[in-house]
Amino acid sequence: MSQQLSRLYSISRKETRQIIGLMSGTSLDGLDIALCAVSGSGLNTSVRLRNFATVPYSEEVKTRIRTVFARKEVDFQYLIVLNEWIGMLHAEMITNCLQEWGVAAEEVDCIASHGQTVFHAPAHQHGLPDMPNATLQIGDGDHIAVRTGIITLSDFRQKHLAAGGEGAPLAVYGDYLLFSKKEENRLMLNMGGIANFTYLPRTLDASSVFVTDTGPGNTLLDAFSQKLFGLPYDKDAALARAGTVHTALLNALKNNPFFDAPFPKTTGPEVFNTAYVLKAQQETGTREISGEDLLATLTAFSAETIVAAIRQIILPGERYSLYASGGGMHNPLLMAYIQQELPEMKLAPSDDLGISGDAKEAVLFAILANETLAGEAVDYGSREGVPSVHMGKISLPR
Ligand SMILES: Nc1ncnc2c1ncn2[C@@H]1O[C@H](COP(=O)(O)OP(=O)(O)OP(=O)(O)O)[C@@H](O)[C@H]1O
Ligand SMILES: CC(=O)N[C@H]1[C@@H]2OC[C@@H](O2)[C@@H](O)[C@@H]1O[C@H](C)C(=O)O
Repeated sequence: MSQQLSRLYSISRKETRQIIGLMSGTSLDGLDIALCAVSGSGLNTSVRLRNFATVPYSEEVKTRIRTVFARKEVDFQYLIVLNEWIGMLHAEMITNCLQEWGVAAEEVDCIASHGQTVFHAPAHQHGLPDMPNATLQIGDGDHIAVRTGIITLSDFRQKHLAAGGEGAPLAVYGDYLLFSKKEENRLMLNMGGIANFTYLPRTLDASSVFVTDTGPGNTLLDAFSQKLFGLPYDKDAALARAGTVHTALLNALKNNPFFDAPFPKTTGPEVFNTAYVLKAQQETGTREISGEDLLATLTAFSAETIVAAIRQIILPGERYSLYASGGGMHNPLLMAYIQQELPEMKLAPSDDLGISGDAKEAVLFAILANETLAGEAVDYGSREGVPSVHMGKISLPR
């Protein structure tokens, strides 16, 4: 057996694996790096978050990514070059973090790299007849493996697509393994650029777990904070709090077939972007409203569509706990809105379950890699959007 394969084999047999989970989402705020000690697999998985950092993207990095991000037409050569460059950039960010944390690369068993989503195109969104669901994450895994010297698993979403899914959300797999609790129905709500939630039944029945996107989380708030106020985001909802919700505009924003489509479903800034909002403003004669009013309305838009999606799946007579993660959990107005509209369940941060809401998505990719390396296949039954597959392509350092 080659040395590298034998290393992979021995990693898969370890009791505890040291795995770096990476996530860089649609907010383009930076790269989340979570060094996790993962023990066991399947429902016996336990994880200890050893170190976590969000390495911010510089304005230059953001500008480069925005050149291709969620755009139907791009400079193809630039996209190809970015694929390599982001792999190199992420490798450098990991190496710097390890140095800062005093952790040697040899201590780390593998990296689980999500990559940078540049375009998400489920069939319901691209509308091309007889063409499959598609999504593209860039930042090549071989570059990360070679530059860090650490085995890297990457490009997790393609297997999900190959098995009939939309390539997202993948959170369900880690949520189920880490956060399921007997006799407690749990809803794990993540509010990143786009919001999604996982349903974890109190029966622990894998074939009943469920996940879906709900629509925008922070993506529109960030876009208009930037456009109107030159700010990366509406910190602590200071701007939205100073505004008033415009009901006609809110209703126009909610008037999109995505919200009527059955679960599970996914979306992205390819649909929910500034042009989408400007069109709704045009239709409702609200082009002249203040920036604060617009942000108040967009906050209500995110909150109401999240609540409406959750309301669709809850059953009368059942009790649910709701746990929040992602940057949106730091938005007090968004959180208060959701809690107010769902008074029957307590909204708490996922931190209460032992994993920081900021680190959760990166940790979940570490869990996906752990399952690929060591997991007995969990049978998720035939639930749409949750195929029973192991994900990630393996890049060896040499
Ligand atoms: N104090 C705060 N007040 C308001 N919003 C905040 C605050 N802190 C973070 N956010 C929001 O969280 C965003 C970052 O969220 P997060 O890191 O979860 O996004 P992401 O990982 O890119 O998302 P995705 O889940 O779509 O991949 C910021 O852009 C901002 O909108
Ligand atoms: C294509 C893509 O990158 N989708 C992200 C995005 O950010 C939130 C939401 O939209 C979710 O569907 C997904 O990420 C999380 C990590 C997921 O797959 O669960």
